[in-house]
Amino acid sequence: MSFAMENISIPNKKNKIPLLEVKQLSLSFPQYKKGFEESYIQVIRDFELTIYPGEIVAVVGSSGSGKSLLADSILGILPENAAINGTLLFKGVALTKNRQEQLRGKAISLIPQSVKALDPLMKTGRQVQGIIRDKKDKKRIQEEAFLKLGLAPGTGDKYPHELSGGMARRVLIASAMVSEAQLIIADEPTPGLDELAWEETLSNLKQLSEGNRGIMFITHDIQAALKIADKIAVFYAGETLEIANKEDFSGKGEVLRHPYTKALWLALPENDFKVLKGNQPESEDVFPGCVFEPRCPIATGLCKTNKPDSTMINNGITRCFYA
Ligand SMILES: Nc1ncnc2c1ncn2[C@@H]1O[C@H](COP(=O)(O)OP(=O)(O)OP(=O)(O)O)[C@@H](O)[C@H]1O
Ligand code: NI
Repeated sequence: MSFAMENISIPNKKNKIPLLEVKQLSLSFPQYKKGFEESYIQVIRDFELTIYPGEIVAVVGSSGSGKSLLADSILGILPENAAINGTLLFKGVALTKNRQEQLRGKAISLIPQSVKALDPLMKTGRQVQGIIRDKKDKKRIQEEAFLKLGLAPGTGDKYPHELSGGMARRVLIASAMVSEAQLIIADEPTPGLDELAWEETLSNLKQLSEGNRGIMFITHDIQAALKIADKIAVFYAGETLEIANKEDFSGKGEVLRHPYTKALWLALPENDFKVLKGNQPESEDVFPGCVFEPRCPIATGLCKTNKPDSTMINNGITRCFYA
């Protein structure tokens, strides 16, 4: 374990207390092999992230990189057998199990990956009203939120199965909008949407960040991240390889700090469409060196044997010996 990250956070909002700070978060699961010998598979390693009020921070990573488990770690809804290490702070105060329980669904709210999270037996309007604290104005607040999100009047009188997938997703976003949440974690809110629905969902998320809310936007879609996020954390095999500012993604990616981030950027259709060969390692694979070394165009012997610490360069963070 290294402590290099301890005092590093991107100082762009100097005088504000961060909403969320994640420091050196590691997560593993016990795995039983033949002969009852216990071992662990590590799914998140030394993860760090800071979110300030009013900020949208995207966590971008491919399938299986550990994004949903990261969300579950913050919410305190990990499976029983998960072993978690590191520091989680909400508004500067430790997020203990008790505090997570108190804040979950209130100050910290999740927009779940699946619209199945809606109650199939309750009209959508009532579901959203159930979240509103104000006793008198529930109906008005719910209707205003639906209107703001482009849901036609009367949508609140429908059951989830009467709505399209896109509408159901907007109901989930409305739930976050009417809540007292200060931090919203949106887990893959744009999967399989057509262009129009994709644009709409992103602008809805942007609306959510108004009023000084912080948003953690979990996605595998770097284009979606670039459209609305202020900062982008690039997640790979359970590690943050880079935290970059939106502006760093330009040109041929000269300002980007990590070869993987550059590869993601250059793979976009508007750039070179250059696809990076190979796959992300499985969580069972143990690496003494950099997790990206097997696919890295600039790796050397050092990268095979040593793990690079996080370093801060140009107001961003990276984990590469050659940044
Ligand atoms: N309870 C568990 N026990 C052991 N391993 C697990 C457990 N839950 C998840 N994993 C493993 O942890 C890794 C990360 O899973 P996670 O669901 O967080 O990925 P993700 O980035 O959200 O993927 P996706 O984009 O597909 O939603 C995967 O390799 C998964 O197999
Ligand atoms: Ni996921």
